Amino acid sequence: MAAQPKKIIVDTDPDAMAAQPKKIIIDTDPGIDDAMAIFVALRSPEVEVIGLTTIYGNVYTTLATRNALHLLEVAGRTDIPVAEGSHVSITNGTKLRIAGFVHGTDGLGNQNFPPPKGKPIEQSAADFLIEQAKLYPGKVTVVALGPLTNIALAIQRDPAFAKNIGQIVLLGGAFLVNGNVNPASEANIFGDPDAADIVFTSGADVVAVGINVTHQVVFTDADREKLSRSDGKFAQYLCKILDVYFSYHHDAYNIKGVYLHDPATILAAVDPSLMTYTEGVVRVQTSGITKGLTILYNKQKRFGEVTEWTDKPTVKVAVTADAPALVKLVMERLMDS
Ligand SMILES: O=c1[nH]cnc2c1ncn2[C@@H]1O[C@H](CO)[C@@H](O)[C@H]1O
Repeated sequence: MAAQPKKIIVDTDPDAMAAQPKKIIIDTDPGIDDAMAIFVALRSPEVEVIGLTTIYGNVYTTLATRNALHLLEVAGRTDIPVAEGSHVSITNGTKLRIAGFVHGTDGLGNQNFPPPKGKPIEQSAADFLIEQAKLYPGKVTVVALGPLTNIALAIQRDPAFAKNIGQIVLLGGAFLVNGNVNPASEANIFGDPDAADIVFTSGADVVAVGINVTHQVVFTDADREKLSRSDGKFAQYLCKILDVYFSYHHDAYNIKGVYLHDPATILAAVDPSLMTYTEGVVRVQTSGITKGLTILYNKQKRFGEVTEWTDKPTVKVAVTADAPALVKLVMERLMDS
């Protein structure tokens, strides 16, 4: 009998697959620390940025889109699509809290850069997220750096989204510490608490990086000085826009440095081992004086009664960060640009 031709085996070796960069979509409200985070992501070979989606928060959504397009033009990466996100909260709220006092009224340190040449794609942010998650099931990570409206819309619009999306790494919450909007609430969760509660209870693989962790990751005056000595294009650009962010931190927190909220969150997606995590159910207070409060149930007590946390899916919440390693990575990747 003639020998059978050998079957071709498709390479499914997990190591070989792991070598593929992780596809990420950055949901962003640029924002000075957003700009840093986007540049760090573009310099991280471990990830491939397949799109930016925009949201209000540090600026209104229209300006977030303009800034996202501008930052991609600065980076020479106009191949990356930008999808515009929601202009209102998930409950159609139009009274938004915009943090122009942290980032400048243009969101980028009051530099008044010329308008970008590019345009956002026709698709909305939520539809783009749904499509990409469907196209690469389990393979796309969303890194959410602003209020969670777009992600919650994707969850509501497509019942398969929570399952299709690989992971949602979000900057949000103040776990067992004071917030930065008021003692109860962190800015991104406060921006759309109803959306945040939808995301936390969606059953998706969620990693929350709160300000209890990002407040440990400080970029100092000395770091900025070092960055300014690099002639890398990202380093030079950032040194122009960082002034406003530094003076806000000096006035509000009396520190000589700035918190690297967004870059630390991007790096948690790039290399999860830079942080440690606990797991539990997170619910969000959506009204009253503690609106935006994030409460993690650590499952240490089995409550007799049914609570609002009972039978809800768990998420991961960052508890510690290797701050020196995070700052070093941010610095290396921005200097080498
Ligand atoms: O005091 C503040 N009020 C509002 N937003 C802030 C403040 N500090 C930082 N951020 C912005 O909100 C996110 C972290 O909560 C970060 O994106 C940061 O740029």
